[in-house]
Amino acid sequence: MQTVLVTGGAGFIGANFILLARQNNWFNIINLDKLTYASNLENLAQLQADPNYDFLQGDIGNVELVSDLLNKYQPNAIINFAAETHVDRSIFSPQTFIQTNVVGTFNLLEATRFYWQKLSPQNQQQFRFLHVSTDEVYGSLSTQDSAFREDTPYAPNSPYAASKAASDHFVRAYYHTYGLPNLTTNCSNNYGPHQFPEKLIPLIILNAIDGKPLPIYGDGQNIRDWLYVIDHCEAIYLVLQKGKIGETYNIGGLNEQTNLTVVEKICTILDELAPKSDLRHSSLMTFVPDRPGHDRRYAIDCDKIISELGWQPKENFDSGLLKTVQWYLDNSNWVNQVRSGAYQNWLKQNYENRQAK
Ligand SMILES: Cc1cn([C@H]2C[C@H](O)[C@@H](COP(=O)(O)OP(=O)(O)O[C@H]3O[C@H](C)C(=O)[C@H](O)[C@H]3O)O2)c(=O)[nH]c1=O
Repeated sequence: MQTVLVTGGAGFIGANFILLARQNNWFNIINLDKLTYASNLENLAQLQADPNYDFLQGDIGNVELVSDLLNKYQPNAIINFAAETHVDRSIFSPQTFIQTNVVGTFNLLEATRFYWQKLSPQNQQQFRFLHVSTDEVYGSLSTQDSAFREDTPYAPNSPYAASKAASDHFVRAYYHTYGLPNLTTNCSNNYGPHQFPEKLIPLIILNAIDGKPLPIYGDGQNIRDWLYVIDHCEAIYLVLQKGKIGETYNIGGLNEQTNLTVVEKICTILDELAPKSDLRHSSLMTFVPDRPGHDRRYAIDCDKIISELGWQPKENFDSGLLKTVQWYLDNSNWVNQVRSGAYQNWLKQNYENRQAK
């Protein structure tokens, strides 16, 4: 079985990918994660006894650490999920985004290049570096514009989007300059279990459960294309297996919704699953000042991945949202841990155990 180094595997998309990969026995996995505020090893607690999974705490920006790890585990592929991802945070504190997304990806590419150049010609040919990126690199659309294609020019608007765009360019340059066998995926907005409650969907679900205001930026008419995280993970697997080296694949949910509609749908689900005697959840909706430079609409043209690789998003938005709301209702321990210092203690105990193993 092949070995894959997954970076950022304790975060939302990375953890869902690792769980799916181990469930299906796709490959052995080494998970390298810095364990920032948004990662959570609890996401992967069920893999603690799995002999084909290992976790290491560390930064993709640490070339020495990554080089040692690559030499030790000799992976056949790397999937780079590690990133700072929250647009609002990037507006207030862009430095971390430059450090992790730009410098971190660059250092990871350097360590990978040194490792790859020493492989046998056959292993060099089979090796893959898959970089997970975002549709935000393409900028913002109006309602009349056609969806982003792989050849849409980059026009990032937020510091987050600019940092991901820079990382995509480095990945591209490493293929063209050194021949490193790279693939890049640009996805739309993900949703599903284990998402850190700073992003729209989990934030709205948890605020609504707690009876807190549901903040809607601006007029609530911004449009996002919502992709169920498991559909995204299946697409990544397919791109890794069958994607053409040096190319980019857009991955979207084919499911455009205004933010207002998303929030209303969550409220309707919660009125059914967790009714409040004194109010309907929609009465908590609160319009707040807009995000600076707020992109109006993202939409993805998925023709390339559909026609070349035969992928399709399977999850219907209403059923995916229902499953997601149910997951947050069923996992109050996870929610409390994420919100409190208890998670930090859990992390310390479990990480010490992992080191001793
Ligand atoms: C947190 C929050 C958000 N919003 C609005 C702002 C956006 O129009 C939409 C979704 O916001 P969110 O921050 O969840 O996601 P985006 O800014 O679209 O970016 C996300 O999708 C791309 C693909 C990534 O690559 C990002 O990593 C990911 O964070 O809801 C609100 O109206 N209220 C809120 O409280």
